[in-house]
Amino acid sequence: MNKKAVRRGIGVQLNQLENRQERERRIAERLFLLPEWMNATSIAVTLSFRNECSTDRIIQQAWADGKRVVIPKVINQEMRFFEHSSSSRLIENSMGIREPELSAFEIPLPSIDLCIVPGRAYMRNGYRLGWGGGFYDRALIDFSGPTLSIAFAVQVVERFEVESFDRPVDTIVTEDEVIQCH
Ligand SMILES: Nc1nc2c(c(=O)[nH]1)N(C=O)[C@@H](CNc1ccc(C(=O)N[C@@H](CCC(=O)O)C(=O)O)cc1)CN2
Ligand SMILES: Nc1ncnc2c1ncn2[C@@H]1O[C@H](COP(=O)(O)OP(=O)(O)OP(=O)(O)O)[C@@H](O)[C@H]1O
Repeated sequence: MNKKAVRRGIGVQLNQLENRQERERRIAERLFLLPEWMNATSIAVTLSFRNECSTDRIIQQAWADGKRVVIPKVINQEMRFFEHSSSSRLIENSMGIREPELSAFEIPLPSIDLCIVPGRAYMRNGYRLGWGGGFYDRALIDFSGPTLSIAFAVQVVERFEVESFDRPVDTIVTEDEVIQCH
């Protein structure tokens, strides 16, 4: 299936999801048991928007555990990461995603212990589809640490086209299972 059709289909399913909060709680609880999470003193994560799986609980737990949290900001078509604390001020960008202020402290992604990668659809081998910006495909080229995605089970699909620049994640955590991709 082509990428656009898969993104559209997943969008419909995410809007119809039942017991969303219960599913998000189960995803977070599975994540917190993983060594990649427990061993990380710093994590990169997005602030969820629209019908994405919420990352709020994950960020709260990271802070409670004393982990450093960094979040992305897209600047001139490039994604850069900035420290995110409970007192950080955020700005909504043109797409409605909350982003750090330019005055926030920048931290290069390669220095972070764990990258939590957003996505719309996944295959069990770790290949993913995002919103189509290619931002994570580019950012992950320089990142050698563990990569992990949180997703609802409906986002794990049988097949979509993979292109040469697509970068798979190592692990996918859903409400039903932890998928080790290779
Ligand atoms: N919460 C969150 N933050 C994130 C990402 C993400 O996937 N989720 N990103 C991950 O890279 C980056 C932002 N990337 C984005 C790229 C495009 C669109 C978007 O809204 N695109 C349009 C058109 C898409 C198309 O037609 O192909 C849309 O969906 O309406 C949103 C985010 C950085 N921050
Ligand atoms: N390493 C790269 N260098 C230059 N352009 C790239 C690279 N990787 C991806 N792109 C560009 O990004 C565009 C979007 O790619 P794709 O549809 O795979 O995005 P996505 O994986 O859905 O988005 P994201 O990674 O932001 O979640 C492609 O048209 C591609 O040309």
